[in-house]
This record gives sequence, structure tokens and C-alpha cells, in this order.
Amino acid sequence: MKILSAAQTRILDEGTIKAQGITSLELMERAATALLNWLLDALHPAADTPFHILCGPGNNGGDGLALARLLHQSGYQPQVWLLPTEKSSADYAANLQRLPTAVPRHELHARRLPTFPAGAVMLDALFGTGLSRPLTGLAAQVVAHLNESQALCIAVDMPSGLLADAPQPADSAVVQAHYTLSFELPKLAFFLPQNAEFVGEWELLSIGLEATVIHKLAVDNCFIEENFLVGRYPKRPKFSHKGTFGHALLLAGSRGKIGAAVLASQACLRGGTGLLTTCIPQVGYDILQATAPEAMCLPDPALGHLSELPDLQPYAAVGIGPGLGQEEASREVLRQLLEAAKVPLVIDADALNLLGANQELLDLLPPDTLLTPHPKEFERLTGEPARDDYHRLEQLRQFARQRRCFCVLKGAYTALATPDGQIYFNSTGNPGMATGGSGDVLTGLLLALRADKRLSACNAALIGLYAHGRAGDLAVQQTGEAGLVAGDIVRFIGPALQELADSLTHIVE
Ligand SMILES: NC(=O)C1=CN([C@@H]2O[C@H](COP(=O)(O)OP(=O)(O)OC[C@H]3O[C@@H](n4cnc5c(N)ncnc54)[C@H](O)[C@@H]3O)[C@@H](O)[C@H]2O)[C@H](O)CC1
Ligand SMILES: [K+]
Repeated sequence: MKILSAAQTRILDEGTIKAQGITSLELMERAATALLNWLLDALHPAADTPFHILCGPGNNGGDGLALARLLHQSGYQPQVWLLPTEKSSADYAANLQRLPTAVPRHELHARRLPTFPAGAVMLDALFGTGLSRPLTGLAAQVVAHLNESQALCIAVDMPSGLLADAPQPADSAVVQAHYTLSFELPKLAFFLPQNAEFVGEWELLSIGLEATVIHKLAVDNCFIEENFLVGRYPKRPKFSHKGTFGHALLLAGSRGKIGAAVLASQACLRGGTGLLTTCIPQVGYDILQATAPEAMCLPDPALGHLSELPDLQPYAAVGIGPGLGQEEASREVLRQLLEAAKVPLVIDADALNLLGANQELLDLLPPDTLLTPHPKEFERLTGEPARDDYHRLEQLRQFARQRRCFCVLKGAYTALATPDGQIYFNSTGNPGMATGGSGDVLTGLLLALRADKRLSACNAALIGLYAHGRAGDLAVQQTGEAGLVAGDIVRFIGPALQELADSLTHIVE
């Protein structure tokens, strides 16, 4: 699913009106109808539910006015609160005119700001994608006042004060919505942690925006849902053998962190690798043999850390990093690997920290290498703290372009940047997965997918991120969020991948 800029949203709006031969007012009616249907379906509001709709001067306010009329026609008693303005949009004016006189309308005033009780539903239709600068004056005061309210706050299209695709100054007034109901496609702002307190839960309401126009718009940010992956994860052929899926090599573990090597090994095996060899320091040998018996174990001569790079000849892909530690000898193993590798690499955890601390190693990264930092590890890689989440995203895009690699940024909507400058946000996963070892599981799974020669580097990464989150979503149904541990994610990798393998068949059926 494409993530459009505010400017592209306008193009899509106009393109839809032209292609479908409708008026902008009719499109607004679709938006208001979609809002009404959501309110009725999701809230099942009692007939006396106090709906308060706050309307700004543009089409966002127009949506609010149209919604007020539809709520009234459905038997509710909404009230509208208008932001005084000298200039309003034509469709706002038209909907103000169409508002039944029975719907109470009030003008917002700095000295008479309304207080809404806990059971009330506030709809924030002050500003949407047309916001061009931070809110000031009365609008900012209204927003600050709304944020003090106990009522349920539902933002129409965007929380007012939030820009769709750029940061606003740190102390700007932005509505803190419980829900944001956006039209058709998500905004970039929704994917960034710094905006979570404003956006709340977000949902997309379809208003029939023109698919042919969406198709033509070039974007560099996408949101990845299951439908995007249909057909990208091939079923296992009937006559497959373990050689079909590749032999993976994992370099992981150090004294005290053997668990990371175990989790990554188990995830790699569940991720469908044909064969796995895990290279581990002596101290982990018995543990790994006992906990991942399907893996072959290659003990390093050193007791507590990796000190030697094995012969790479047999392997289809190599993963390095989980629990590795940052010993000098392990850094040399990493250096030799980067110099020698002719197969796909997956680099995580301490191997990323070693890259950050020894920046000259970054010049050795083979093209299409997959790196999986969380924000702190990413900062060590770039050596430059990000100003905000937007800046970090551009750093990520730049890093992947410059290093010709695939770079993941782990978080709530894990982002994948590709060498051609695209960013894909993953849609699966839950807060229960913010737990030790969950990243090691991702590395093992990605290693298995990179060892499978049938998958491109980009598809392997997208499928890995999606299936990892989906496995977490399946696991959390049994464990709850607090009780979820990384090993639970491992147990559901198989079912998550099977869903993807079956998705094409389901569509054909
Ligand atoms: N995208 C769609 O498919 C549809 C969108 N709809 C709704 O329309 C709004 C966007 O409407 P627009 O008129 O372009 O902008 P806004 O209502 O967000 O506000 C514009 C209005 O406000 C002025 N303005 C901008 N910034 C500020 C500021 N900081 N302070 C004060 N005033 C400001 C600006 O000059 C304009 O006058 C979209 O979000 C949807 O809700 C359609 O109804 C359905 C299709
Ligand atoms: K809004």
C-alpha cells in the first residue's frame, strides 16, 4: 500500500473527481458516510450519545459538517463547534448551508471553550492534510483545551496540528486522538514513534479513491500488508530435498550470550533452511547440541568467544551477530567474513556494534547485505544522532543507498530501506515482542530466507519481517503481551510462513 505525501493526496483527490466524473462535494459525502458507518459499527452509540464535532475552515471541517448532518439524520443529536474564519473552502460552505437548523452550532471563542464530559465523543475535524504550518492562536488554544478533556477523541483524517509527512516544531499544539480515521491510504506520520501520542489507533476508511491514479503515483514509502506478499513466498516443490533450501551458516554466541545463538538457530530451522551449521565458542557447544539438535555445531577453538572464520565454501548464506560479543578476535572474524563472503550476509547485534566502532569495515560490506539494527545500533552505524524520527528515516534511506545494502530499522512499524531508496513499513507485530531475544529470532529467520535461492534479497527481507511479526501476533494470543518471550515467536514461525505459502492458493480458489 502506497504512502502518499500531502501534495500527492491532493493529486489523488482531484484525479478521482475527474476520473469518476463526480464533484468534490460528492467525494466529501463519501468521506462523511464512511465516518458515520465507522462510528455506528465500532462504538454502537446509544441514541443520546453526545457527539461534539469541531470544524475548521477547510475540507476537513467540511467532512465534519457533513458528518453532523448524517448523524442527525440517523437519529443522533450532534453539536458542531466552528473555528471562526474569514475564508472557508467551498465544500465547507456548502455543507454548512446543508446543516439542518436543528443541529446546534456554536462558534469557538478563546474565552468560552467548551468542556466535554467523559461519555462524550469529540470529532476533531479542525485540520487535515491541508495543514501547512503549526497551529497558532485560537486553533492552538482549542487543541490544548481538547487535550485536557476526558471525552473520547476521534480525529478525522489526521489529528489536527500534525503534518502528514514532515515534523512540526517540538512544542506545537497537536490533538491527542484516541483514534484517527484516515481516508483510503495511511500518512507517513502514522508510522513514526514520535507521533504515537497524537495518532492513537489508526484505521483506514475506503472512499473509493481512484486506483488507476494511485497506480501512477510514484512513492518512496510503502506499507506492507499480506496482499503485497501474495505469491512472493513460494510453496515447497513436491520433489524438494534439503539442498533445495540452502545450507545456512550462523556465527553467534559468546560466554553468557549462548541463548542468542540458540534462539537464532531455532528460528533459522523453523524458517525453513535446508541445513544449518552454527559456529559457536566452546562454552556453548553442549547447550546448542541439546537445544537445537537439528543444527550442526561447529565449535570455535576459543572458549568464550568466536576467534576463527570457518571455511565458507559449503554455505548459501551467512548470518553473524546474535550474542557475538565485541572481542577483538571476533571483530577480525567479521572483517574476514566481509572480505571473503560471496554469498548473502545477514548482520545483527554485536556485529553491527563492531561495524559502528570500526567504520572502515563498512566499506567492505558486500552489495545486498542485510543489516538489522534497532535505533541505537543504527545510530552507532551512522555515528550521528538523529534530530527526530523523520531525520532518522532519511538517514536510513541514505545509508541503504550509499552502502548498496538492505537495512532494517526495528521498532513498532519496522522499516526496511533498500538500495534503490525505497522504505517499506511492516504491518505485523505487537508490543509483546519488545523482549530480549526477539531480534535474534528475526536474524535466524532472515538467514533461512536469504539461504533460499528462490527468493530475491528484497522479498526475503519483506517476508522475514512480516512473518516474524505475524508469528508474534499468533503467539501473543496464547501468552498475552507481558508473557511473550522470544521462544514463543519461534514456535509460530512455521504457521506464519505457511499462511504466506497458502495465500496464493486462497486467492486462486
Ligand atoms: N484526501 C481525500 O481524498 C479527501 C479529503 N477530504 C478532506 O479534506 C481534507 C483536506 O482539506 P483541505 O481543505 O485541503 O485542508 P484542511 O481542511 O486540512 O485545512 C486547510 C485550511 O486551513 C488553512 N490552514 C492551513 N494550515 C493552517 C494553520 N496552521 N493555521 C490556520 N489555518 C491553516 C488553509 O489555508 C486552509 O484554509 C482532508 O484532510 C480530508 O479530511 C475530503 O473531504 C474527502 C476526500
Ligand atoms: K482533523
